Amino acid sequence: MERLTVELGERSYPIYIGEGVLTQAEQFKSAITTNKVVVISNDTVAPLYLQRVTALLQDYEFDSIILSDGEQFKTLDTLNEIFTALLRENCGRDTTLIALGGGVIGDMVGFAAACYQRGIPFIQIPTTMLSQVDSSVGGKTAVNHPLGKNMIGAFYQPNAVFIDTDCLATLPRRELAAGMAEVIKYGIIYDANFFTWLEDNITALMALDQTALKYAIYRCCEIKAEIVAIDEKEHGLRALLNLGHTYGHAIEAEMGYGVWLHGEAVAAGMIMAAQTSALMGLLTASQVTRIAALIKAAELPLLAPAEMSFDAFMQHMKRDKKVLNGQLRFILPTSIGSAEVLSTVTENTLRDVVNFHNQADPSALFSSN
Ligand SMILES: NC(=O)c1ccc[n+]([C@@H]2O[C@H](COP(=O)([O-])OP(=O)(O)OC[C@H]3O[C@@H](n4cnc5c(N)ncnc54)[C@H](O)[C@@H]3O)[C@@H](O)[C@H]2O)c1
Ligand SMILES: O=C(O)C(=O)C[C@@H](O)[C@H](O)[C@H](O)COP(=O)(O)O
Ligand SMILES: [Zn+2]
Repeated sequence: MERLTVELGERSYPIYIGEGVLTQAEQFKSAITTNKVVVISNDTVAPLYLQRVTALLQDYEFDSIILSDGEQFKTLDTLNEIFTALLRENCGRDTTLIALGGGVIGDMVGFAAACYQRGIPFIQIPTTMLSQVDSSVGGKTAVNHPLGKNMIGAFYQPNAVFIDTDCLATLPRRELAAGMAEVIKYGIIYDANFFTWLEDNITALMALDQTALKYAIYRCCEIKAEIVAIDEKEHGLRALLNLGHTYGHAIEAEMGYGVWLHGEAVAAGMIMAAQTSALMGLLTASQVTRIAALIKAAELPLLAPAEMSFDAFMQHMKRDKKVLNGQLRFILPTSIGSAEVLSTVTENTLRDVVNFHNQADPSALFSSN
């Protein structure tokens, strides 16, 4: 088992990564500071893993809350369901919440922990590829609003993150692919060598090769921990983790939450960001092709929904959380391995990018070489 730390002073916390992490009772004991624990999961993950977690928590007063599965339930209504259940069980501040599931559960449980009685401890047990490489680390918690993704939330860090790579064995292939979008993101924004490693190992990753998976998860968590330690609340560097999300969140909200998976929307969004960069002379056509080829190899969409108009994109993107003084800000790759936050994208450039996707022909993405 590997261990990383998110260095945030007195709020620093460990990330444990490996096979069989969910059998390590000692590490759990050191992360739980209360007598009472409440595991919150959903009706897909609980039948698979709740018993395994319950077995670790024999020494605690224990309860569980099982929510409906799906991005469409990442709402204030579901959050209220959590609060009602906690109140019915007379849970006080001496309660630790444990998020058992993917990013939807993790984001909601984190936000519930941030709000309930003004803040109680919580632990992340991410069970999807996406949540193991991204959402369980860094303390962004939120629910969606019909008018925008993750619009109601808080920065609130967990006490610990337990990543058991064994859980990925039961993950549907579409969800594995969705997680790969965020993995590829780290290569594009931060680490050219990791991007090259991904080009060489994407087949092994998609075949659930444990050595490849453990390395990829470790490297992603390491990068995220480094970025979050420098810029916890996204005043600068952390915004790079939003590559592809300005376009991607627009797709998710426009299509209806859950229709496009978050990772799928981010994949198409990263292509759109790379094309935006290329149109502005920041990225070469062959670099766009490399990005598109890796996204394709990860079985992810290359194109945004063809029916999604420029106006539909703009309506959502003008509410993006990175908007500053009314100006849209995009994360734009400037090479493989680096990116910048730029507010200089013109409306014409955005129109050209959306038009490309409206034509539904990805072949031009591969015609540069
Ligand atoms: N907080 C952050 O920094 C951050 C980062 C990235 C994404 N997110 C958020 O995360 C969410 C997406 O997370 P996700 O991709 O994990 O989706 P998800 O939580 O919806 O999980 C995907 C599906 O897999 C199921 N599942 C989970 N673990 C499983 C397992 N081991 N075996 C079988 N099925 C399993 C889930 O029940 C669900 O049906 C989005 O809401 C996104 O906005 C947050
Ligand atoms: O941790 C971050 O910072 C990220 O931006 C990670 C993203 O992958 C994630 O989807 C995040 O929830 C998006 O944040 P938002 O602030 O754009 O809602
Ligand atoms: Zn994301």
